[in-house]
Amino acid sequence: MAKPAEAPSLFDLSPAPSPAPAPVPASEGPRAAQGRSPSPAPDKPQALSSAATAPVAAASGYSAASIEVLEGLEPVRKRPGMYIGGTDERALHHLFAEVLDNAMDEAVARHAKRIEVVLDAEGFLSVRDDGRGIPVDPHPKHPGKSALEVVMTVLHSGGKFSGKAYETSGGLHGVGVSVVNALSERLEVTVWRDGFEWRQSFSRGHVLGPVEQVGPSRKRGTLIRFRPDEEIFGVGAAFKPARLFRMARSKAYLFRGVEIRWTCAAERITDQTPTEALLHFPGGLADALAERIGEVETVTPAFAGRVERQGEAGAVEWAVTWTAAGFGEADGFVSSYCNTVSTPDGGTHEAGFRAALVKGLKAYGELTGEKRAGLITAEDVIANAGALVSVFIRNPEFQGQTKDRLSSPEGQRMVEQLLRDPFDHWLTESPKQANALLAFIIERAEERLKRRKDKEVQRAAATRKLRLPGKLADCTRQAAEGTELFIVEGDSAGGSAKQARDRNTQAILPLRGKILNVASATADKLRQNQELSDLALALGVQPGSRFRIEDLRYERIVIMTDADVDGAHIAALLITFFYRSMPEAIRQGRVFLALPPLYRIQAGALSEYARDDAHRDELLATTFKGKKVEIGRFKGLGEMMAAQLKETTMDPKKRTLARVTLPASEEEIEDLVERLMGRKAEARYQFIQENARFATADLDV
Ligand SMILES: Nc1ncnc2c1ncn2[C@@H]1O[C@H](COP(=O)(O)OP(=O)(O)OP(=O)(O)O)[C@@H](O)[C@H]1O
Ligand SMILES: [Mg+2]
Ligand SMILES: [Mg+2]
Repeated sequence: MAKPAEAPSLFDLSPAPSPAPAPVPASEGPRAAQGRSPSPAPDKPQALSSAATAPVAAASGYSAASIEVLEGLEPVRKRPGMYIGGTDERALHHLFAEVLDNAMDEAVARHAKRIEVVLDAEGFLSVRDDGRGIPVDPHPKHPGKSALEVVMTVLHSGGKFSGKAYETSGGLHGVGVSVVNALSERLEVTVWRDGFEWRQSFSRGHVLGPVEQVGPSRKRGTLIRFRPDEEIFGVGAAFKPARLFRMARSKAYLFRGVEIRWTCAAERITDQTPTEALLHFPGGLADALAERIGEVETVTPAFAGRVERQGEAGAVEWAVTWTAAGFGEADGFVSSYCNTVSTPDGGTHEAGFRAALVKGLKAYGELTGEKRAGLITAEDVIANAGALVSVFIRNPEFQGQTKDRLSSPEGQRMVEQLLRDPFDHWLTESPKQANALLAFIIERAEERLKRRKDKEVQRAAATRKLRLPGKLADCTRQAAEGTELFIVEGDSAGGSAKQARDRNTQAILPLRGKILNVASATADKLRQNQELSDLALALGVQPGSRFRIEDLRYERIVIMTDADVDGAHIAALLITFFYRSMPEAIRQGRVFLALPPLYRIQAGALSEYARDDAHRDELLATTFKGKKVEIGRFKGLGEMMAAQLKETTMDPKKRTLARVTLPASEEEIEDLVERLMGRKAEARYQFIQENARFATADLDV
């Protein structure tokens, strides 16, 4: 016996609240309901909003009046992202999750057994359970409103805060269904309880009328029927049957005690989704895993089970197996849930699960004398696992209203604890499968270590390529062909050389300080020498056994030092360095000595440069014979003007380079090193002079 709209509502029947405000007639619609929101009580703050503050406010336009307090469900419509993570398809489907979660909470609390989900042709989604029904009696703190209306229109209202009405619920904020209400163009609630059927309707969060007693009924439960608001989700936004079906099915797997009936209007379906299905899985997660992995060949049969905590509410259920073949596009997956709420970003329960598996496997390795089990990390255990983990705990803490991640510390503790014994038993009970699993995981660990090593080598190579020493003035040409690196002694010479060079093909690396006496240095010392390691960096090579000639970033390496004893010493050290750490570069004729002049001889407009004393004498006896000459001696490269340096030493068209070559025999090489590194600098200088001269005659570049 249905009552007409203006029939007495619950409040007229109830003796409790007096005087109850007159119920708003349904016909007045949402505006009327909005108008009912109480205006702020004028008390103390009034004194502040006087003339004193007015000028300031006028100047900035930002005053107390700018601070808004959003009433009722307004904040949800203004900032849906805060409550459902956005307004996209995922957010849209989150509305279903909220409503389904509430029905599941009734089921998990053992008050409901059956949930019906219906998507109809008009796009309305209905979720009905046979639980206790949302209370419809007047709410003690909200005179004139039923608990139902409070639950639907007031944020942070709910029966799951104290743990009295629900033990381990997915709901905990008292926000979920009110948010759905706020974001629905229309939402209708039907409640069956206390021998009656009750109904109340809403639009965009506003009541369309008071809760009505529709008529007597012996049924129990709650039905929420709603259609998301296109103003929020965009025109044409609609539920996707496949997605709803998947969500409903995974819920059914999570709680064996529930049966979910699925119905979808055929015209809404565009794929394989069934129009009707009965979702009931007494096998729980073990069944879910079996379905998810399909035909994939696994290392062991699944390790699955369910354990309840003793003494207090709490349980964990899991199913896990491993494969080398990968599950679909991923190597592995972990899907976790808390109180049947999916936690795609994991959280403490997943951490506890991983920890339990690692510890169990390591302990088993110890037990069986498999030392390599020590290498195992959580990553090795989980990377190729297909795992489902579901926990039930009191007062869970999640990150945000969409509950993507569980943050209760208890999650980790409980899962780790409850899983320990079952996993130990599972391993020791069947050594064959335990050994197979351990071997498989150790293999993963070893692969990981190898990958890391390879990566380190790669990274080192990459840095060498990318990170050139700061003091290198590189040439612009990228390819080695036609390029030269001038190794210059000191910063001032480096400065002149930088000005004198052809930027396109000539790079300058100034070396500061004394380089090591490399003939006697150990390999380690060599590596530690900053100047030499910069040199290797600039060249793009690794000195020693890892040297590869094709890494050389330049076609020619030119040692350019002052034409004096110190310069000769440094040149000798460098040649020795090349000889010892990259002889192939010398063997292939890639190392040269620049031959800067020592003198400038001038007679009127005529001027020439002389490399050394002999050359000077020769020029004096020929070109400048009988002329009144002026002879200048260069103290170092840094003293030369850039143009002079270019002309005499660096310009490929005019300069002369001496190629450094290796003597033919081993003894001669030893002798060469001996002489290069000999104590007497003068002898070394002479050696270089001689050899340079020899090379010059031999080779013009
Ligand atoms: N299907 C239902 N059966 C019984 N009571 C319900 C049902 N749906 C909602 N409720 C009641 O309404 C309250 C508010 O629901 P709502 O979804 O807004 O918040 P919540 O579930 O408590 O927390 P959360 O914001 O985390 O979902 C619930 O706490 C519960 O008391
Ligand atoms: Mg909820
Ligand atoms: Mg609420």
